[in-house]
Amino acid sequence: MSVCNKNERGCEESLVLLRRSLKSANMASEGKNFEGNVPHIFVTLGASGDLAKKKILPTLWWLFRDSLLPANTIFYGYARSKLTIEEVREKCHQYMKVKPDEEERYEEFWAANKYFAGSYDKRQDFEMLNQELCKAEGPSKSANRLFYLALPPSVFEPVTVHIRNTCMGEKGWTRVIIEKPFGKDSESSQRLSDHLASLFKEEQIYRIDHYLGKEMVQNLMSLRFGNRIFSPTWNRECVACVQITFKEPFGTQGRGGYFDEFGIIRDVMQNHLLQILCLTAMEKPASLHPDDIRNEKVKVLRCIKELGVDDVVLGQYVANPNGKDEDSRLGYLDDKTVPEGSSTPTFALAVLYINNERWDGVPFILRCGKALNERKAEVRVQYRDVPGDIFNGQAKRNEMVIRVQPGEAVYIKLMTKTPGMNFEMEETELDLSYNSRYKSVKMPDAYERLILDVFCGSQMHFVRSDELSEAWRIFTPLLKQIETHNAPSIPYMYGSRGPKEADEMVKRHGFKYYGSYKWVESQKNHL
Ligand SMILES: NC(=O)C1=CN([C@@H]2O[C@H](COP(=O)(O)OP(=O)(O)OC[C@H]3O[C@@H](n4cnc5c(N)ncnc54)[C@H](OP(=O)(O)O)[C@@H]3O)[C@@H](O)[C@H]2O)C=CC1
Ligand SMILES: O=C1O[C@H](COP(=O)(O)O)[C@@H](O)[C@H](O)[C@H]1O
Repeated sequence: MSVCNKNERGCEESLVLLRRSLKSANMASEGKNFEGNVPHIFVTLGASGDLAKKKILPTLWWLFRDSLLPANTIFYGYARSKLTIEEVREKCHQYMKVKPDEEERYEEFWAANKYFAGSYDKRQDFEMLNQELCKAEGPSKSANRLFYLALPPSVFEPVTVHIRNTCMGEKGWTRVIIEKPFGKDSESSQRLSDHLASLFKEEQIYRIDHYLGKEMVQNLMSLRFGNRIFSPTWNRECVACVQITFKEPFGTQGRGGYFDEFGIIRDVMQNHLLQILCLTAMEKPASLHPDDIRNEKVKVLRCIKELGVDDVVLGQYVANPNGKDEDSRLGYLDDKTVPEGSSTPTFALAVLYINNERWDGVPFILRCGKALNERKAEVRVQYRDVPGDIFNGQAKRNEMVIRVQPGEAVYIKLMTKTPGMNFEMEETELDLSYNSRYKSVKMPDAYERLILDVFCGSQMHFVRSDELSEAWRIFTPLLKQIETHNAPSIPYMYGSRGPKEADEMVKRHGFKYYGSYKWVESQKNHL
């Protein structure tokens, strides 16, 4: 995110543009009004927890600071711990990124915050919360209510029942935001979906996949459907393979207990990477209406067969004895919160095929891992070899890379004549790097966009229940095989690119890596 000094004119302008575009995008897509003058109450359930302090409260502050929320919004925190609002403030302060000239606004934000302690399983506590909310909204009873479940899945069920029975807005609407994990497999996910469907309408449920709030993930539709040049080649005739990658350069960092229950497939692949696959592969929707988009995503998923162990390479990181820091000198199994001898994968590569007219035979390779050599998330579309070669095999394949992070960029790797007197060829790129092209634009965080979308009533970037059920259909048999047979994970060194078997698998499925492409050093300085 670019640093924004509010006194800089360029930055102020970009904020105004951001405000306008976020609001108009939401209005245009569903024809709903941004209800700027209606009172809103945002309740964070689990306000004492990690997600709330690191993500949700900071996001609410940034939206409030930038005047992106309805003017009359009140924030409630709810959790079991008996805290004062000052204590909540203290806990999250280090994540709020308050600049010196924002102090006054920051005080206004906290003046609009309240905290209420209560259990997750007692109706009576929610009734008392409701009394508080009613008091805050006054006699008009017209406030819209948003409930964010920043909670462990074990309490989703009682909490949603109590919200439904005691805390629904009287005249205004009520929306519920939930975070993954949305179950652990088809069965548990279906149970949760049925439970939620028995309480709320689908348009009241906002399932967050924060990757759908990232700039370049949202850009996939604009790039594909707002340009003439890509669509004629976006198919099996021209594309050799598509790789969607997520890499993190750190391990579980003491979160191993949580991670071990899920593993990298549930943590990243079944949700973030599969959502990106859908946006990369889907047909053009009839309109920008969220249901038209989600209908197309579901169609893609329905064309993908269930995965089995032969379609994947699994890995688990081990200590790097020469690692620079303490974290890298610890393997996954050295994390004290990880059960002894666990074979849970921290790296996975899966090859999926979409059995439809556009993509038949084209491998979609999903790769994700922790404790790898770099932080990176990208979509890499590799084109086929040029037919009828007249350059004696010099031409390397084109690639279109949509880099989600770090440093948003779209670049196309292509061949050009080496400038000068000779007639050689070389690899180069057409490069749209955001940090040089859009210098003064303030890029909102994924959560900022998504939470604002909930205020606006736009479900375009949220996961619908049928998408979720298709996603679990694809991965559940694989997860069951891994768990029943305790499928081994190949050890890979902390800080490496993952197991070499993954590269071999990618090669077998037709991806060509040349190792000859050079990114010009001076351009790197823009990163
Ligand atoms: N606008 C910008 O900022 C631009 C930046 N660049 C930078 O230039 C650098 C090189 O570009 P890039 O597109 O990665 O091109 P490369 O040709 O270097 O890499 C292409 C792909 O091959 C993978 N790869 C690397 N080593 C191997 C291997 N031994 N076997 C199989 N696959 C391998 C890479 O990453 P992986 O390790 O994930 O498998 C990547 O998926 C990158 O750092 C990129 O960010 C380039 C163009 C524009
Ligand atoms: O959902 C998750 O995502 C994060 C990575 O998110 P990013 O926005 O920082 O790329 C990952 O670390 C975490 O394990 C996973 O649960």
